Amino acid sequence: MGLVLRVLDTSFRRLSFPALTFDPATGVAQLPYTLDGLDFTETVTFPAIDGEPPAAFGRVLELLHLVAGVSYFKVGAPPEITTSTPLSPAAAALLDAVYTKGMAEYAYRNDLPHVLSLSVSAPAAPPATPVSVAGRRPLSPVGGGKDSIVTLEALRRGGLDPVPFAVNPNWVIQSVFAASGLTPLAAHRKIDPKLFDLNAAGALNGHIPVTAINSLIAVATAVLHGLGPVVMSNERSASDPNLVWHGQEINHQWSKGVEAEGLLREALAAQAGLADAYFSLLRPLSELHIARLFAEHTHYDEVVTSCNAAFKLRDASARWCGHCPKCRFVFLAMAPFMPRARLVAIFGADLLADETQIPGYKELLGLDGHKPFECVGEVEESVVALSLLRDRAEWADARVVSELAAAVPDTAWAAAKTSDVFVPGGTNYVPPAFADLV
Ligand SMILES: CC(=O)N[C@H]1[C@@H](OP(=O)(O)OP(=O)(O)OC[C@H]2O[C@@H](n3ccc(=O)[nH]c3=O)[C@H](O)[C@@H]2O)O[C@H](CO)[C@@H](O)[C@@H]1O[C@H](C)C(=O)N[C@@H](C)C(=O)N[C@@H](CCC(=O)O)C(=O)O
Ligand SMILES: Nc1ncnc2c1ncn2[C@@H]1O[C@H](COP(=O)(O)OP(=O)(O)OP(=O)(O)O)[C@@H](O)[C@H]1O
Repeated sequence: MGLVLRVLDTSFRRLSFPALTFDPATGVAQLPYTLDGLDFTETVTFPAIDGEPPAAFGRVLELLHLVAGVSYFKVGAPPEITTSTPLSPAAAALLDAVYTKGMAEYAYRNDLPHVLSLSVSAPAAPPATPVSVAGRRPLSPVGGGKDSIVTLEALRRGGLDPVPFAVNPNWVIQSVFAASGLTPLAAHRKIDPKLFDLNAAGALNGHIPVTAINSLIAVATAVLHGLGPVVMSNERSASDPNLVWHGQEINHQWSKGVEAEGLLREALAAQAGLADAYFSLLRPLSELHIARLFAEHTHYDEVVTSCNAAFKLRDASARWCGHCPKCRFVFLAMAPFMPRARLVAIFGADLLADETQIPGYKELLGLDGHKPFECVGEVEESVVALSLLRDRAEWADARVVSELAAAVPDTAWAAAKTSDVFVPGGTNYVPPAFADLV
């Protein structure tokens, strides 16, 4: 209780990073943090190897240590973040962005505008000479949802022999691994339990850029195991903000976006000498386009789960919770591309027959509020999906479809007609050898 009272009563000044340790025999990395006098340690266990890790592994681990500090930073939002790890300019740029743009939703929800202009202070290091990892087997992170299944299957179809990977795979991810028939790798991440006690007692809390953390754990694992690029499944719309606050974009999915991808690639090249070691195969595609590609793969129907509630550390839902923005969006996005009975079997419920879902769908269609703080596609994608459904006989009795169709204005239907949601586009870092896979 003493610790909790201290946290709630204190204005914190500084987050710092005592030296990390790594034991190659066990694969265990200990990542320590100090928030003024308050100490935390996060533990990441990598799939072990025989022998010593390559030098680049240590460099990636240093980046992971600094990035994963966001979970402890958010207890106090100190104005100073200081490390003695020398950073190349590209790594420093990544860190600044992670603690500002990656923490922007947290800043907005807790009304902490100073977070938007923080900077990480570190000694300077010269950039390393990058070496390509091209030609090695790709490591493909699996999140349990439709997107990473599409990537895994595209890599397999292209003859690239992917290795599926996850951090803390829960039973959903393990079932996807099993359905793929491929042999996976996994890493385990343990947040310092003190953090949960502080959260329970009312310490400052909020969203963190978790994809940046999972990505660095994936890259470190790939380096450790002599594998090739980490191939992510982050879509085009992940880059679009939810709202603007104090003149800055607030994006729930910032570390899934293309800016974070570019910064991470640059940091890996300059800090660890890893060129083209990380990219998202699905970056040029909309969520709707990915849903259409997913519909081709029926053998994941009993396991695929995109609902975030299934991934909570405590009290996770079994599969789709059926009442969050992500469930609503994915149901609508898949509906045009598969028979209704198949969709209802995947979700265990018919969301478009349930009138209580109408207010939530109105948000997704831009008829109410702002884009929800969730991993959902753009308003235009929802309107296009609805436009594909509204005249289908199979959905004629679905009250949600007819009510929403009546509420959407003519201007939105007109825009949907000329929409480019099925045309790949936007900035992406997909290397030429992978460009034709999706
Ligand atoms: C599963 C989920 O959506 N969790 C978000 C939720 O947290 P909640 O308390 O309901 O459950 P837990 O995830 O179990 O977290 C318990 C506490 O631990 C903190 N924490 C967790 C992971 C971590 O790396 N560091 C942490 O400090 C967490 O803050 C809780 O206090 O609400 C939280 C507050 O908004 C979110 O931060 C939780 O989000 C997780 C970190 C998470 O994994 N979320 C992904 C499903 C997610 O949101 N992905 C985004 C991409 C975001 C990105 O930029 O990478 C997406 O797919 O759109
Ligand atoms: N536990 C995890 N370990 C490693 N990578 C993960 C994990 N969870 C998600 N990812 C990766 O992070 C990225 C974003 O995750 P996201 O949840 O959007 O993808 P998904 O589960 O494949 O699909 P969906 O959007 O349908 O949920 C993807 O590349 C995914 O593979």
